Amino acid sequence: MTEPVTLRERLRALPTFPRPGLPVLDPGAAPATPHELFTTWLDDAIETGVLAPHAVVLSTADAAGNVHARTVILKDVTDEGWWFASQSGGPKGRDLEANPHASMTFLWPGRGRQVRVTGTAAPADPETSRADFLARPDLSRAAGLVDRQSEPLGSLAEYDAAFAAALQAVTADRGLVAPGWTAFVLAPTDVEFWQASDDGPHVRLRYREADAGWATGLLWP
Ligand SMILES: Cc1cc2nc3c(=O)[nH]c(=O)nc-3n(C[C@H](O)[C@H](O)[C@H](O)COP(=O)(O)O)c2cc1C
Repeated sequence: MTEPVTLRERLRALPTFPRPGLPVLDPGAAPATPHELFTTWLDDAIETGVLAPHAVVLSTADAAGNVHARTVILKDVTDEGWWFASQSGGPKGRDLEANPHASMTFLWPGRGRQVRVTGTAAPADPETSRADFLARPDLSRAAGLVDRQSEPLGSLAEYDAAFAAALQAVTADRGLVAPGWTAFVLAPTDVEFWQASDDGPHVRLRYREADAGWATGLLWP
């Protein structure tokens, strides 16, 4: 057999999911809320060793409609929504201030699964943000205190100096909180669960916010 040579051929030859052995999404057995199904899938991803199952692509858009996406860490899922934390003064914070519409995309390829959470994101109250910051390890608190995220950086040495000063500050004062550190919660209006199958079509189940709870429906794959 000839080896694929062009990039196009190599990409075409790559597997996407570990088939067979994928789990099955049974729409008839779906729980009443997307929160419950998400938690079940997240637990499954953790238990089956998916790397960084809590890493999620967060998409935002500015007031002009320019879209920006980046990975963040999922901090929690509660009745209020899906939580993450960041500097509020950086690009994503500015986007959300101008336009709260946002979306999270989880990909757990080892399980053939994608989840899309769409809604509006809002900053939590200052006490929640403060608690999130203080729960971070020293190095993460120092990185948070440096701030200036996504601004142009002159040299690595410049960052090293700022980080060293921040580390000294957070270890000297264990109650010190970075002023811009913010916990955000994405309150969903729409959550879609996508499950690849071993041999049939992909199954897509959408939850939409309804007057009383959540309405579910299938989507064409
Ligand atoms: C696996 C992973 C996890 C990350 N987690 C966070 C996070 O929880 N919060 C955060 O602000 N940035 C996180 N980042 C960095 C962001 O992807 C991004 O570079 C940074 O937040 C600046 O984004 P912005 O310029 O769009 O505001 C993470 C990056 C990776 C690769």
